[in-house]
Amino acid sequence: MNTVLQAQGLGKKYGRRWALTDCDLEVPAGHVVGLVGPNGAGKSTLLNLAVGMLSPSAGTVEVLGAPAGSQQAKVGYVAQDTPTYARLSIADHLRLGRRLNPAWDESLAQQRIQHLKLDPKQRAGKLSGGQRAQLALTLGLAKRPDLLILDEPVAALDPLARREFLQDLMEAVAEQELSVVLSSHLVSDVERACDYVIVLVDSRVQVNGEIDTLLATHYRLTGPRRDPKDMPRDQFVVTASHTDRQSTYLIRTDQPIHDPAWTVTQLTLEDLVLAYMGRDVQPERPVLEVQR
Ligand SMILES: Nc1ncnc2c1ncn2[C@@H]1O[C@H](COP(=O)(O)OP(=O)(O)OP(=O)(O)O)[C@@H](O)[C@H]1O
Repeated sequence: MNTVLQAQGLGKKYGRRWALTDCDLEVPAGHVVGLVGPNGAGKSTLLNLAVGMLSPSAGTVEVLGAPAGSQQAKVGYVAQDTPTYARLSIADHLRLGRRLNPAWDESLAQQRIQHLKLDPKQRAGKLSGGQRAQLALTLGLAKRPDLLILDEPVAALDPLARREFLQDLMEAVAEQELSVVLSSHLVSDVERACDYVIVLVDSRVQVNGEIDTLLATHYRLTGPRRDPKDMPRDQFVVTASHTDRQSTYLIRTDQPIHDPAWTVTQLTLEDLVLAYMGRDVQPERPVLEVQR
């Protein structure tokens, strides 16, 4: 299995409004993918399409090489509001998980519940938001899926629990053949746990690819004021800002930068994500992908 998520011309419309448009993606297996973007960008819509909870209004989406929604046993999904059954206890949830999932890993589930110091007899309705999120995440991991899709999994967790959870995820990816796609507002979480990123803004994928590759091909150029039309053709301008005398460009290029007029600096992931998030969306421009 080489591709966990493949979308072609994927779009979703609610009524007359497009929540996702022209989405082309090919996410290779074996990555922890961070899906980032502002509120309302279309992240949950994309994840719901990937698990088959929504059907596309345009285009196609395949997961693990088959139409989305057709391989329930191999795909784990934890929705944004980490749904659990309020009246059922934690032990009941694990029992359900065992019954419903052919590859259920009972010892992993038990270990996590113990480690989290949760009482198996406690009803889910009496758990805190963060504890409920941990329960939902435990169910997702113990299902032993090939692909785990998490919609803002750590939003309700305290910083320590968040760090531990992301650590657990990375270990699970290293130990089993697990791929993960998670949405998050926090670039620091993506930086810590993910090696692949998708930036979604205004219903469009702005950039996606392996983080190392993206960081190696994006630069900040600062120097004497220069008109954008005088920039070399092999430098894709992500953002530009100017004062009377100075220009600052954030560019993407595969070529070395030899121009001595520029001071060239590397970007952090946060710089990169914020640049794409803050950039005017120009639908006529090509969507960028990392060519491998
Ligand atoms: N069921 C729905 N009916 C109508 N519009 C919807 C529905 N669900 C989402 N939308 C709209 O689609 C757009 C994308 O929403 P989506 O929930 O996918 O964004 P998101 O990136 O996950 O946002 P957030 O970070 O706030 O969770 C938004 O404008 C939202 O208002």
